[in-house]
Amino acid sequence: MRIAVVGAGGVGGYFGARLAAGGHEVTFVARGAHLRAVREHGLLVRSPLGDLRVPAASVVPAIAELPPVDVVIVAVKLWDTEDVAAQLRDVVGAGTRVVSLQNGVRKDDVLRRHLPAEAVWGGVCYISAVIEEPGVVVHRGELQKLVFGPYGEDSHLTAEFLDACRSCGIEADLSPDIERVVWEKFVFLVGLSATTSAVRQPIGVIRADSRSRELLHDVMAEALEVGRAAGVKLDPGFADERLAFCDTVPAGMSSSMHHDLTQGNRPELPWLSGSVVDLGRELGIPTPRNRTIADILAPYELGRPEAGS
Ligand SMILES: NC(=O)C1=CN([C@@H]2O[C@H](COP(=O)(O)OP(=O)(O)OC[C@H]3O[C@@H](n4cnc5c(N)ncnc54)[C@H](OP(=O)(O)O)[C@@H]3O)[C@@H](O)[C@H]2O)C=CC1
Ligand SMILES: CC(C)(CO)C(=O)C(=O)O
Repeated sequence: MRIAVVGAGGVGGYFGARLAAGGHEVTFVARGAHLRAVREHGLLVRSPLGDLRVPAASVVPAIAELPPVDVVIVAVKLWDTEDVAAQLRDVVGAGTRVVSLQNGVRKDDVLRRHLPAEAVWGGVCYISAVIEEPGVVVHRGELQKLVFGPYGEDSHLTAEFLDACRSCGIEADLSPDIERVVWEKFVFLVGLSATTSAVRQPIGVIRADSRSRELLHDVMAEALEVGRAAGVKLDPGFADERLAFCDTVPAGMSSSMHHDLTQGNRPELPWLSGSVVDLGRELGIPTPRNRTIADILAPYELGRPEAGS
């Protein structure tokens, strides 16, 4: 298949490199120091499932320079989505499909503001991967799964993309109810990211303490109620189920938002607990736990704050 990856970071770099290693024509869009390093040495992905190398020629500096493709994977941080969506308008042809593997529940609304609704598939991914240095992505652990699906009518491309992913060793699923899948990930991620970021500890510490454990549950329960109020068919017991799931994951598991905070990077807070608060306000659902998390972390919203500024 012909695939474009916009954002060659942890997520885009990993999944794109795996698809390229499987023989697909993958073109990455990158920028800044990462672009310069990839143009010089190619992209290196270090993974416990086998390292991957992408040739320098596979990267372009702008969306406008992409060749015609079947599928575009959007893997930039959430604050860049609007800009990327607007630029994609000239690149997305009649048959092209766009799938965002970003976190959050409002990303596809942003894409649909600029692109035809039928061009946008829903998607989520489960992985821990970061840019370790320009030109180098590190995949931590062996988890590397993606789930995607059309919001409306299906096309032959969904089966082709599923097959492309699976044949490259990516654990992939095609969902007939992608909105629910996106929300289910959101409920879990909001709990994981809010608590690991506020406590600055991985899940093992959070779940072992009765009060931070209750916080984890309540943060997820608020996100769940907001989703249900928005009309998503989420199981009423889903927060309890996810809390039980949290007991089964490795104690050292954390979130990309916790990682970003500890690195002094900008976190996706406004699109995680922040979105729960905003949507809760719109839908009349109280979200005090998420509001407190969003307020506590507010000084970090643009990255590590300067002391005394
Ligand atoms: N990392 C992870 O383990 C996981 C992340 N996610 C989600 O995936 C999404 C992507 O996260 P992640 O991979 O960590 O992000 P990264 O910051 O690692 O990668 C994003 C890359 O995209 C680049 N970029 C942004 N805008 C453009 C543009 N217009 N043109 C070219 N390049 C661009 C960024 O450059 P610059 O640095 O200059 O901004 C950066 O190199 C997020 O929504 C995140 O929540 C989901 C699951 C796990
Ligand atoms: C759920 C998890 C940890 C893994 O994909 C994630 O999406 C994130 O940290 O952003």
